[in-house]
Formats: sequence, structure tokens, C-alpha cells
Amino acid sequence: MDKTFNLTKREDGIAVLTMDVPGETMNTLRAEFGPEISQVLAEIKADSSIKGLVLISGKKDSFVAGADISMLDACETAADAKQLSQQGHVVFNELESLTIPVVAAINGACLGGGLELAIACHQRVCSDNNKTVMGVPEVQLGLLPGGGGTQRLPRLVGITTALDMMLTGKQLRPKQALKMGLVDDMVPDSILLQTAVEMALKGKRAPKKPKLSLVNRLLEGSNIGRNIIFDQAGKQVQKKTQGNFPAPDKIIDCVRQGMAKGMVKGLEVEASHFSELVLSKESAALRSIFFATTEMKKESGAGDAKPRTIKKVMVLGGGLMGGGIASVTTTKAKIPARVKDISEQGLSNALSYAYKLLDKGVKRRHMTPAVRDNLMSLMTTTTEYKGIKDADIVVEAVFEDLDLKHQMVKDVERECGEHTIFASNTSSLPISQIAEAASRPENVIGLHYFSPVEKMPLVEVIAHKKTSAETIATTVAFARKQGKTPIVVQDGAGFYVNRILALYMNEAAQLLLEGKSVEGLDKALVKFGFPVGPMTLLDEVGIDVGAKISPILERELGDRFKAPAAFDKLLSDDRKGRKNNKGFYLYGSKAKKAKQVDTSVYGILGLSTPVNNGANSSELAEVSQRCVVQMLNEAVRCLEEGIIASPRDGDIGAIFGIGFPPFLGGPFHYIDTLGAKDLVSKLEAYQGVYGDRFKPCNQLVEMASSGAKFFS
Ligand SMILES: C[C@H](O)CC(=O)SCCNC(=O)CCNC(=O)[C@H](O)C(C)(C)COP(=O)(O)OP(=O)(O)OC[C@H]1O[C@@H](n2cnc3c(N)ncnc32)[C@H](O)[C@@H]1OP(=O)(O)O
Repeated sequence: MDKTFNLTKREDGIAVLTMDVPGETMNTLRAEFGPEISQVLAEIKADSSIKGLVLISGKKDSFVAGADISMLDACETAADAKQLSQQGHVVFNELESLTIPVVAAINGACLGGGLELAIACHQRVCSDNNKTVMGVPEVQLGLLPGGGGTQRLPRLVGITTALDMMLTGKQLRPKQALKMGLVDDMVPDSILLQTAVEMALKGKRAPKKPKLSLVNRLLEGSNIGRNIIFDQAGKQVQKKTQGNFPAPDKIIDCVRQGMAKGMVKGLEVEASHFSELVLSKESAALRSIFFATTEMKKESGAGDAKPRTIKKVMVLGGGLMGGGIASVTTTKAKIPARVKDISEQGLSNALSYAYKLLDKGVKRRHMTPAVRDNLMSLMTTTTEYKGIKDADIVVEAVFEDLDLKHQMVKDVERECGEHTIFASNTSSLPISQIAEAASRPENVIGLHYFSPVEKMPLVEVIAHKKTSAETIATTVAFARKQGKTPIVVQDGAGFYVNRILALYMNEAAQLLLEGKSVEGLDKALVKFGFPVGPMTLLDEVGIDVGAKISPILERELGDRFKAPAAFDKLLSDDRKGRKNNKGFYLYGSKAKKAKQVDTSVYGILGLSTPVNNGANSSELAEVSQRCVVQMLNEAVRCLEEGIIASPRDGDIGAIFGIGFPPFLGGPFHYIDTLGAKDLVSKLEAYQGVYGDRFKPCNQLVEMASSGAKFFS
């Protein structure tokens, strides 16, 4: 059997230990490697001719991506998980206690257990390759660094920096890692091994003290100071997570105990907390997202169909969406994009949108001005159909006006090639209706981005009945190059994401009209786990945008989508939300504090200002429940109607498109947790009180009686 760890001895006395998990694209740490690594370490100890050790990866573009997440997923008991963590501790302690110098040579992803392995070495050098990233992303899986990371990281980079890394899971680039002392040197990949060998030849170095600012030196240097840091971190965590994620508090506890009682106690606490988290439902849900997204990266979206290469893109419309789409095309996918708009102003908006984003990177020193200018040169503009004959895909991002879109389909068919794809960024119009104007409907597809384009990870790729498999596969591959997670959905008003969101928002609006407060509604849904509440979201998206989509959904999908009539009054008052500084909240100079409700909104809706702002916890739960069950019911209806292909796609769409609480795993995982039977009884109870908009869909009713689940 091929080995994972291969030891070679050089003439200069340095041994090179290369980790290369056979048959895998990436190195991960598994329990089964334990005996092999222990044997290698014993061999090193027994060989007095070895003067130093360099640990390197045999994979081209990655070091070690952490512990094998499937292995963690397979743990049945907390004892299983604890044993994994403890086994890691033993091996890493053994490595750390070698008397010869041990240097990690890092190229590519060095994450989670991979970074814990690297920091158990005495020194680290990394490549300046743009694939090299270092971090402890365990928190994003509902876990904590269980391979000694909660103990070694604070001792290496300081408590404040280590907490920041562990609580956010952020990935550091080589320059940042060097600056904070996580690595000792950064060099081109071509001389990585040689540099590591030279470091080892210089002999074992005493551990360096963390690089701390004066304030942090004062705080971290005493018990009182450290307690201030831990208490502050705890408060921030509570504010951010609303108590929904158990991992951050446990991370803080590991560091607190480890710093107060020493490394041995710290590791004990770490293994214990780690094992509880591996078994937690939150981590199981978050791990399911990792597995789903990894699986989706390999899918073409259309069976065996192969994508065509996209070499040139045209974007119609230079507004916020068009500018964003052109920007991710040039900066992420590195494909030339030509933006067309009827006005020079529109074009300059698109250019400045892209420039500002790139320039932010320059200011943060993530890129040089030369790289920024190079990427900007990929974006060109035009007010006419010029220089686009060879465009492989045209993405349309103009007003939601069917006639205008029909005109564009015709223009593109006339001006571009036979194979050019026409992708519409419509958020509500059925793609089949847009394709009615096409003589090549097989090239017409929907490509629905979310705003702001550069930040929101999801796109919906919408196939109508005549869209060809090649068009779907090409569009999916294109979206992926832009750094997006695409889900392929079938044609229908609102597609998937806006459809489930609309009912949730309508319910929040109903609750407002029943007397709940704006801040109470937002608080309830944030407490439930959404990143922002529905009222804030409506202000951000635009009350006018919501009002435009609602009648389309009602006409195409039925009465349950009817928006509360009183909302027309908001539009008559020209209340569009943040975009015109007039919404549910106050903006600009009118706002005296960060988030202040514009109480005049109640009068406009014919309501009196609520006395109780919804702080009571049972009221919060009732509010969130009414909104969320609407979303869940509609998500299942979308599955039933074939709008989404699978519960997995429905979960990813809701999490990445709306921010559905990831620790619940998405609507379908959440329904499995609640049980279809309980959900149906809740819906029926609400139906009795509030009417048929709560009627449970057929599939849910069937699942309630059969006891079936979406996931096994
Ligand atoms: C004890 C410890 O503290 C606990 C831990 O370490 S928990 C794990 C912490 N690590 C992580 O969360 C990193 C997870 N991985 C990633 O984020 C990304 O895979 C990456 C940034 C490393 C690379 O991304 P990308 O280049 O797009 O490659 P991607 O398609 O995701 O992965 C390539 C392959 O590696 C696998 N992989 C990557 N990291 C993995 C991990 N930690 N466990 C299991 N498999 C992993 C993927 O499943 C995929 O397998 P496949 O080729 O058989 O489908």
C-alpha cells in the first residue's frame, strides 16, 4: 500500500517528510495515519545523523486542508470524537518535542488541523503563491480547532489575534501571516523547500514571543487584562450569534482555561469541548453545507453536457447589477467584459463600480495598482452594439420590462453569433416569456444574481423548457468562474429564492399591520438566525422592488402571494427604503443613532405606534415562527413542482441567497429536525386562524403521515 508520509534524508543532514495522501486531490488528516506518523517520528528520533526536519506537502497546490471532515461526520459518540482530538494532541506534542529543528514548508491551503500541524513545528515558511492561505475555519463547521490550535495559536500570535482567527475562521494570505508572526518567512514557491532546509540547518530556535501592540501587551500580560479580553470577546460573540452557535463560547473557554491553567489543562478542555461540538446538531448542519457545496462544484447542471469555453462576455445595462456582473466577470473570472448602456452616465457608473472594488483591494494591500489596472483593462464600454460579434454570452441586467427584454433578445440574435447565449438577470419574469422573442430559444436562459453581486454567493440558473443542455452547462461553469455557487432551477415566477422570500416578507408585513413593531420584527428574525430582519431587508432591497414583484407572483402563483394592501400607502409616500433615505428606518442626517425606526411609518399605514417593541421572548418566537413556516411550506412546494431539483439545492439556495440560518442546515434540513408532522400541525393551526395562505402543501402532508424525511 502507498504510504502517506515519505521520509527522505539529504546529504546535509536534513530529512524531508513529504505528506501525500495517495489517490486524493488534497491532504487531510485521518486517524488511520496515526501509527504511520508515530513510526516515522520514532525513526527520526533513532537516527542521530538527522540534524533537522522539514515537513512539506506532495500535493501541487495545497498543504493540508485540515482534519478529514467525513471522518468527523462518522463519529457516533462524543468519546469517538474526543479520541480523535487526543490522538492529534499526542502526535503534535511528539513533533513539537523533537530535539532537532522542525520546519513546516507551506504552499497552498493550510487550514484547520493543517495549520495546527504547522504550528506544532518550530518554524514555518510559506510560499507567496496566491493559493496559499492559512486559517482555522473550524468555527464555520460549528467546531473548534481540536488539534491543539486553541492552545498553540494564542501562544504564537497573541490571545487577541488568535481569538479573532478562531472566532471568524478567516483565511490569511501569506503577507498577513508573515506580518502577525504566524510564519517566519515568505518566499517564492520555487525556493520554498530550499529556504526551509536552510532554516533547519541554522538549528533549533527558542520560541518567539508574539508580536503585540502596546495595548495588547498590557492586556495580555496580566490575569485582569486577559479577563477583559475574554469578557469582551464573549459579549461580541453573543451579539453576533444571538446564542445560536455553541462553538464560539467554547473556543473562548479553551483559551481562557489554557492561559490560566497551562497547556496540559488547555488541551484537556479542548478535546472535551471539541467532542461535544462534533456531536452537536449545529455542526452536523454546517458540515452538510460543506458536503453539499463540494458535491455541487463537480456538477455540470445538465447531466453529461459539456460547457463551452467563454472567452468574451457582454453585459447589457450599467446599473448596480450590470456593474456588479461585469466586475465579477473581469476580476474573478478574468474574462473580458464589454458593458453596453444607452447612456454614457450608465457606463461610467459601471466602470467606477468595478474600479472602487478593485481599489479597495489596493488600499488593503491585497493587490498592486498594476494588477488593478490590468483587471480594469478587461472591462470596456459601448453605447452601441459594437465589438460584440464574438461574445459567447450576453448577460442582460436592464429594467423588468418584457418588451425591452424582447427587443434585446432580437438585437443580440442579430448582432452576435449563432451560439451566443442570452442570459437574463430578471428576478421575476418567466424565462419562457423572454424566450418568446427568440429564434434560437435554446440559447436563452436565466442567470439571477443577488445584490450586491460581488458579495452574494448564490446565482440561480434558470432553464426554460427549450434551453439546451449545453447552454445550461456553459452558464453554470461561467457562474462558477465568477466565484458563485450556482443552483439550476426550473422556470416559474420568482424562481426559487424570491418565491420563498416573498411569503416570508408578506407574513412579516401582516404582523406589522397587526400591531407588531418594526424593530420587534427585525429582532425576532435576527434572533432566529437571519443576518438581518425582514423590515431592514425590505429597506435594503427597496420597498418599490418588493411591490413590483408581488403582483407578478400573485398572478402566476395564486392568492397566497397577495401583499397586504396597506403597503401601497408606503409607495404613495415615496418610501423606497435606503436608496431614497426613506423607509422603515431613518437614514442620513435624520438618524440620531445607528438604527432608528422612522415612527412616522406607523401613521402612514394607519397604525398607532406600538407601545411594546416586541422584546418579550415568547412574542419573538411566535413572530419568527409565523414567517419561517411560510418559507418552509413554499420551499417544499417548489420541490413538489420541480422548481428545485433536490432538497440539497433548496437548502443551499436559501442559505446562500437569503441567509437562512446555516446552523439549521437550510429549510429542508430544518424540516427534518422539526418533523413534517409537527410542521403540518403548526401550519394547520395557523390556517384555522389566519386563512388558507398557511395551507400545508401536499408533499408535507404526505410526509407527515408516512414519517418520511428529506435526508436519511
Ligand atoms: C481537528 C481540526 O481542528 C478539525 C478540522 O481541521 S475540521 C476541517 C477544517 N478545514 C476546513 O474546513 C477546510 C475545508 N476545505 C475547504 O475549505 C476547501 O476544500 C479548500 C479551500 C481547502 C479547497 O477548495 P477547492 O480548491 O475549491 O477544492 P474542493 O473542491 O473544496 O476540495 C477538493 C477535494 O478535497 C476535499 N476536502 C477538502 N478539505 C477537506 C476536509 N477538511 N475534509 C475532507 N475533505 C476535504 C473535498 O471534499 C474535495 O474532495 P473531492 O475531490 O473528492 O470531491
